[in-house]
Amino acid sequence: MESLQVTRLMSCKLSANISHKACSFRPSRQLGFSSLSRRSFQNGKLTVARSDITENGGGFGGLDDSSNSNSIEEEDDEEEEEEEKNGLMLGLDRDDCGSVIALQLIPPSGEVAINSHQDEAADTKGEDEGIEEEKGGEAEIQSRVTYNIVFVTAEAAPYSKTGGLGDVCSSLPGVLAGRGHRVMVVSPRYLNGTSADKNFTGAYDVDRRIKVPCFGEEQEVAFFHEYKKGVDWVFVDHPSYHRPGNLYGDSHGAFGDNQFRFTLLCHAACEAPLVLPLGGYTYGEKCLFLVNDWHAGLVPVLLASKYRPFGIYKDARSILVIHNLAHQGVEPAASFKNLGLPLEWYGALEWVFPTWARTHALDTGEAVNILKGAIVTADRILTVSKGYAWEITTVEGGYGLNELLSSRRIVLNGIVNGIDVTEWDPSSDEHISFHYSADDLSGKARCKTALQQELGLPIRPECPLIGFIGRLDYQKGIDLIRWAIPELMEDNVQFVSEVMLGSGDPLYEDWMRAAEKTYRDKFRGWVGFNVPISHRITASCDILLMPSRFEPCGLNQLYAMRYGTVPVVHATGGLRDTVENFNPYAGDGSGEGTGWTFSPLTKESMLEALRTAIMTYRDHKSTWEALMRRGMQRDFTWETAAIHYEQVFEWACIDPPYIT
Ligand SMILES: Nc1ncnc2c1ncn2[C@@H]1O[C@H](COP(=O)(O)OP(=O)(O)O[C@H]2O[C@H](CO)[C@@H](O)[C@H](O)[C@H]2O)[C@@H](O)[C@H]1O
Repeated sequence: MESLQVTRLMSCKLSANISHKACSFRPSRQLGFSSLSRRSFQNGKLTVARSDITENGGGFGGLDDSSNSNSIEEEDDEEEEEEEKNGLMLGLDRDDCGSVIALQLIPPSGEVAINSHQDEAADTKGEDEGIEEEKGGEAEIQSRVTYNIVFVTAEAAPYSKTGGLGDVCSSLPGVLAGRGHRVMVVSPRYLNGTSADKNFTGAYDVDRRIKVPCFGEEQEVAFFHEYKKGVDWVFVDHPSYHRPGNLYGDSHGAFGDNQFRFTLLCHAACEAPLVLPLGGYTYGEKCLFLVNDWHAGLVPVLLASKYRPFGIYKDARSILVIHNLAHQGVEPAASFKNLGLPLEWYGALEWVFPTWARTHALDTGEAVNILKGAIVTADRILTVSKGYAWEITTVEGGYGLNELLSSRRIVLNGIVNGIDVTEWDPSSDEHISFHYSADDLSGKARCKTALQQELGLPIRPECPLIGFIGRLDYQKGIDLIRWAIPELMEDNVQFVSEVMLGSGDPLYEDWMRAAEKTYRDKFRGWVGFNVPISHRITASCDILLMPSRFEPCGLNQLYAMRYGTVPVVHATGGLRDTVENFNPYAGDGSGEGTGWTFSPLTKESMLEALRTAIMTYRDHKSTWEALMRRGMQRDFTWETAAIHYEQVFEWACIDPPYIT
C-alpha cells in the first residue's frame, strides 16, 4: 500500500498531464526525491503520506489531484492552442509519447520559434549565423532531436580547472546548447580564498536547500546558478568545497575526504534536475546524464538503485565519459555504507585488489571502486578518442577494468575531443603579444622572440624552441624528458616547460631548478598553473613535446597544431589518433602529416623523433611551413565532436535503460 502511494506520486510526476502553468508558476512547491526518500525510509519503512502529496502540490508538477488529470489535459490543450495562436507566454514541448520534455516561449506565429536559451547561445555565434537562422537556416546548426542534458563533473573552466576535464566541460556544454539542447552542468562551488573565487561571482544562490543522506548524516547542500552561453551552470555548495588548495588536494596530498565530497556532488546532481526551477522550470526526469570520470561515477548507480525502483528517472539515461581510467575512486570496502546506497548494491562497486597489490599479509584487498560502479550501471560508455576506447579494453591500458569494459564493448565508443577555437585562436588570442594565421605566420616568430625575452633566454629566432606543458604526473612522461635533457641539450636547441606540480614532487622542482642553472642559455622550467603562460608557450614554440605514457585524448597537441607548433608525440591513445605522422614522400613528394609520432616510449626513440623534427626545421624551411599550415588547417572544432555525441545520445535513448 505504501509503495503504491509512492508509485502514485511518481505517476503524477511522470504524467504528461502536468499543467505547464503549475510547472512554471509554482516552482517553489516542487519536491525533490531526496526529501521524499528521507521520509520514505524512516524506520526502515516506506511512509509517504497522502497529505504529503497534496501539501506539496502533487510533488514535481504541482498537480493537485491526479484523478482530475483527464479534464485538466483537455482544458490545457484548448488553452495551449489559444496561446499558440496568440503567441502567448509558454508552450509545451512533447516527445513522441506525449511526455512534456520542455517548455518554451512561443513568439506570435510567423516568427522563428527558438527558445531563449537557444537564442542566447546563438548570439555567441556571431551575427552572420544569427541572420541565417532567422532566414530559416536553423536546421544547419540545430540537432534533429534535442535532449535535456546534465553534465556532472568535478571541474568546468573557467570556474574550476586543473586539466583537460575542465576544458571539455567548459566547451562541449555550450556547443550542445547552441545546437538546441537544454544543458545543465553540475559541479562543486570551490572556494579557496584566492583570486580564483571571483570566477563564481556571477553565480547566485537559487535558494533551494536539499538534504542528502551521505556518510551517516543528512548533509545540507545549496545550489548556485549562472546562466551563460546558453548553459545552466549549477554549483553545488557545501563547506567541504571551501578550503585552500586546488580542487582535489593541497601541498600535503589529495584531500582525505574526496570520496565524501564527490559522493555529495553525485547525490546533489541527481536532485538538481528535479528541484531546480532554472529559468522558471525544472529539467524534469527525462534527462541524459553525462557522467564525467569517477567523481561523477555514482550518478548511474544512484539512478539505478535509489530512483528507478520508485519509478523516478525511468526515462533518463546515463553516459559515462572516461577522460582518464587511471583514476577510479577506490577506497576501503568499509566506506560503502557512507555512500547512501542500498546495502544490496555493494556488488556493483565491489573491487578486490590482486594479491600483489595488497599491502600486508592480512590485507584482503577488498575495496569499493566508484568508476567500476559506473561502468556496470551506465547506459553507454564513451571515452575521448577511438584509440583510447580500444586501449582500455586491453590488459595494458585497462587498469584492471579491461575485462569489464570489454564485456560492455557494444556500448563503448570513442569520440575525439574538440577544442575551444575561440579561446585558442592565434589570430585573436588575448594572452599573446602578436597575432598570426596560416596565411601570415610572421606573428609567430615575434611571439617566439617575446617569450625568449620574457624567460630571459637568449633571443635566437633560428634556434628550435621545444615546449612541454602538463601536470607532473606519471602519465605525462616528464621523467623521460628528465633523462633525455642532458643529451638533448648537447644540440643547439632551447627547451621550455610549464609544469603543474602535484604534491610531494620536490624532486622535479629541484631538477628543473638545477637544469636551469646547468643549461642557463637553453632551459627554462616554469612551475605552476598559469593559463596565459600556457598560451604563450603554445604560440611561441616550434615544437611541442608530449611523451605521454598513455593519453586518452590530449588537448595540448590540438592547441599546438592550431598555433602552427609541430607536435612530437608518443603514438598512444588520442595522440596517435590526432597527430598524423609526417611522411615526406606522400602527396607526390610534397609531404603529408602534421607532426611526428614515436614508439616505443623510450628515451632513444623520443630523441630520434625530436632530432628528425629539428633537422626538418633547420634544413627544410618550406617543408616545415607546410607542416605548420596543415596542422593549422585541421578541423578540431567541437561541432564535429558534438554531432558524434548526438549519435550516441540517440543510441542511448533507443535502448531501454541498462539497469531497470
Ligand atoms: N601547468 C599548466 N599551466 C596551465 N595550463 C596547464 C598546465 N598544465 C596543463 N594545463 C592545461 O590543462 C589542460 C590539460 O589537458 P590534457 O588533455 O593534457 O588533460 P589531462 O591529462 O588533464 O586530462 C584528461 O582529460 C582530457 C580531456 O578529455 C584528455 O584530453 C586527456 O588525455 C586526459 O588525460 C590543457 O588545457 C593544458 O593547457
